[in-house]
Amino acid sequence: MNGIRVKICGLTETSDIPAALMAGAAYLGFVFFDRSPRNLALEAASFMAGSVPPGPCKVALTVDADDAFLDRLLDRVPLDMLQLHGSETPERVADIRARFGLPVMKALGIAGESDLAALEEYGRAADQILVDAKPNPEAKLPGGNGVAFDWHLLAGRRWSTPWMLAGGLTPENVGEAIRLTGARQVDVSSGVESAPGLKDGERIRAFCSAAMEP
Ligand SMILES: O=C(O)c1ccccc1N[C@@H]1O[C@H](COP(=O)(O)O)[C@@H](O)[C@H]1O
Repeated sequence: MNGIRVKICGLTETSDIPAALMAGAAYLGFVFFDRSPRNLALEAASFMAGSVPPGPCKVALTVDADDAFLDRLLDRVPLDMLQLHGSETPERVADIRARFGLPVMKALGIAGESDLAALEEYGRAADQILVDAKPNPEAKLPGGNGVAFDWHLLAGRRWSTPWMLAGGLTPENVGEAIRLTGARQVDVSSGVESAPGLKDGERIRAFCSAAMEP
């Protein structure tokens, strides 16, 4: 074991939870975004998150959610962290963190060198940064598209805020992604699916072992 922490995002079936936990995932991600094939209703999410034993971090992924939605979400679903995957400003990130009392992970899209400055800026407002690929302008979703960015952009860089690597990771490429970027945490959604929104237990297991026992 190398201490790498894995997040499996976009769980949609109750059976995904034991599959992710038995594979060793440290974070379980639940998506609340209408356009996503992984979107969960609050009732289903409440049941699924309620079935998670103490230990793993239960993360809610939202996209430019307003306070009323976050109030309803946190009233009904037992959660440990909010992942903000829209165009939230640093001020909005700080406001959500203060208002809702949960750690916040802000997702940032990277396509080139010039996108890296935002990591410093948002690192002052968020508890963690999720470093993801910038979506193509035609993409229907702001994330979860199975697209990677050039990992060399992160080589040799250090940030004081904890961060997690995401975007197009798979059981086949996660070892190389960790080697090139120095990531200590990785996040995957579509790379461990058999179809959009359907997690594959065998690919979850393969991903976790490729990340944690290279
Ligand atoms: O997974 C989704 O449906 C999703 C929807 C809206 C925003 C983000 C979404 N997923 C996140 O995107 C990254 C990368 O996903 P992938 O592994 O490339 O499929 C990951 O952080 C997911 O949490």
